[in-house]
Amino acid sequence: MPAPPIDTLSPDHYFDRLERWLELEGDAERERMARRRQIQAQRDAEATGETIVQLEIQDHRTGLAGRLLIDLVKLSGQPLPMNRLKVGSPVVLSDNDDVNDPGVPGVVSKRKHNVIQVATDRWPEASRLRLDLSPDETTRRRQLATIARARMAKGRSGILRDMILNVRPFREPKKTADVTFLSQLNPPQQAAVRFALASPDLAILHGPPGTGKTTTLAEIIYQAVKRGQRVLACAPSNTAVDNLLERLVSMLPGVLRVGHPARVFEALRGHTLDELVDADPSTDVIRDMRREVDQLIRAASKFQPGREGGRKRAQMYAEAGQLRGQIRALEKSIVRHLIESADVICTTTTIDEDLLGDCPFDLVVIDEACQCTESSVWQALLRADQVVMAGDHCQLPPTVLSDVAAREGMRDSMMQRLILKHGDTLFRRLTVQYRMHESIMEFSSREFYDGELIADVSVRKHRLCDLPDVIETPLTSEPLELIDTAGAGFDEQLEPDGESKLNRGEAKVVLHLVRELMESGIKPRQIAIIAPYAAQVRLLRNRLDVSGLEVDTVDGFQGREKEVVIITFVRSNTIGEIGFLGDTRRTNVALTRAKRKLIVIGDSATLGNNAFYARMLEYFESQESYRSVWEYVDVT
Ligand SMILES: Nc1ncnc2c1ncn2[C@@H]1O[C@H](COP(=O)(O)OP(=O)(O)OP(=O)(O)O)[C@@H](O)[C@H]1O
Repeated sequence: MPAPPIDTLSPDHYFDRLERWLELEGDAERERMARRRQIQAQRDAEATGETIVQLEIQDHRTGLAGRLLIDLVKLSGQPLPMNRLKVGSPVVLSDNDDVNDPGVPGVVSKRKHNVIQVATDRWPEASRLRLDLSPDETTRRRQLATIARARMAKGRSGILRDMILNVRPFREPKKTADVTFLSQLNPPQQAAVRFALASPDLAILHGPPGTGKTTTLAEIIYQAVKRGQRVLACAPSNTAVDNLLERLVSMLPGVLRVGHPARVFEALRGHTLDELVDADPSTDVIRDMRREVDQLIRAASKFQPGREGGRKRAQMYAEAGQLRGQIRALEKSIVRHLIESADVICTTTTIDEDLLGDCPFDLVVIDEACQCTESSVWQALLRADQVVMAGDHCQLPPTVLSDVAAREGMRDSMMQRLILKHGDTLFRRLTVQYRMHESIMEFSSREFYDGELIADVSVRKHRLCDLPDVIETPLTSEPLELIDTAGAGFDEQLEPDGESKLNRGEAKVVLHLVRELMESGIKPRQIAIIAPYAAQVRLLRNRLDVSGLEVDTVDGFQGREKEVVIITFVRSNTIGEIGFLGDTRRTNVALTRAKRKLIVIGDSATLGNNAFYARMLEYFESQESYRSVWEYVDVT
């Protein structure tokens, strides 16, 4: 029997469900890691994107709270392979040559072209190391502890919990005084800011692609601070937190970034907790104390074992231990002071409670809330008096590995659930977009946004050939193009030794188009190629060694934009099977990344069996942008 929808459950059963999902997800993550650790060959291990082998330590230093920050590079001196180890990803650092080495746990704290930095509490034993994405036990532990607290919450947290879980109604928005906006906002953005400020409990901001969701959220936070409120601004990924932080620092002084920034911007650096602790005058004392600890440990190691030596050594270690304790206490008080004096704290939704303590906030803002599972937002919610969530439930949902948990609803975010339940009593939609030519926008607008999107005049008619140094050709002057491969024999294939799919025929068309675009004056960095399947991404990356040109899966492009986007849909088979292209939210993300030109390559005979794709094909035809691959004589 299917599990009842989460929205129908009592609070107790709701939290039981979240706990069950966390367990299922933990099992799925552990299983995947175990399978990956068994892959021995370097090429295959690294092809997963979740492992980097043959690493050595290049450098190390001590960071906040005594964490070790270890810089790792390839033994070969080569750049790191393409990988999905992002800043904030939990990892295990282990012996490269021993699959049974449990290794030491850590978190990616920085990454560059050829160096990846890991923050850890322990020194790894081996000298040749491998790095594996690991099950996120810390986050899961924190979420489970939060669920226990949420069940028992009293006062304001208890009231908000009951509203979110349908036990009590949300209150109506209050009347607000007139707002003097800092940013130049369009009318729907202004309405969204007013609505958020007036909603006493929870407000949702629905931001379709390119509609200025981040701009609007930053204004809400600015207005809240101006009214004397303290704000916690969070998002599920470090990159999304940094995007918001980047806006905020140009608007407000008291903004503090806690955690590991994914982007190292000069303007942002002075706002990170690590840097501010480092700059605090009392940190000089800490540095002296650290030196003393090092000296004590070095001196202790010189004593020979034996009665007298052993006693002296133990004494010195004890002294070093005491000093370490003092260092931690001093650091803690500096951190506390910095956190208490900030107006806005920016962090991921996985909140480090050791750093943040139990401090509550007048306003909690959760950006990209549609990429958060239900269980991942409670840490932030329990600190809130008032909540604003922002996101787009018509784009990618959170990543969930467990199929069982996904089937039961773990991939549906709280924001989506609340929108479906409460409709526009709880949300406002932004409708003016600043990215796409109106023909690129229109199909997505009709399918996902009730036809409400409007292209701002600054982008409505913009074309590739309006860019400097780009010549006018049919390819650069029309915004849309669909290349139908039906009947060309471009069959999909399973990647050798893999589970992912590729399509060599479509790849050939992509290469042809890239060449033609570059010959017209488009720069590689202005082009993105999106494939839903990792195998097609790998195939294209191998064939297209052009610096600056990006080839990635849909997930790698959420939140981003390019002047021209080529999508290769890959699926082409006789039974009309489209697999996970059936999740049209993924396709919506792909279709809405292009500013001036969108080119879609697909097999209408396969895609057209699905009603959504049949409408997409029809739309391209109605725009006179439909071409058969037979027109490209040289690629068939
Ligand atoms: N009212 C406005 N007037 C002019 N430009 C605007 C306005 N609002 C947003 N923009 C511009 O639109 C672009 C997208 O804005 P922003 O990054 O805030 O959007 P977003 O909705 O967060 O994007 P995404 O789709 O990636 O989530 C930016 O270049 C921003 O400067």
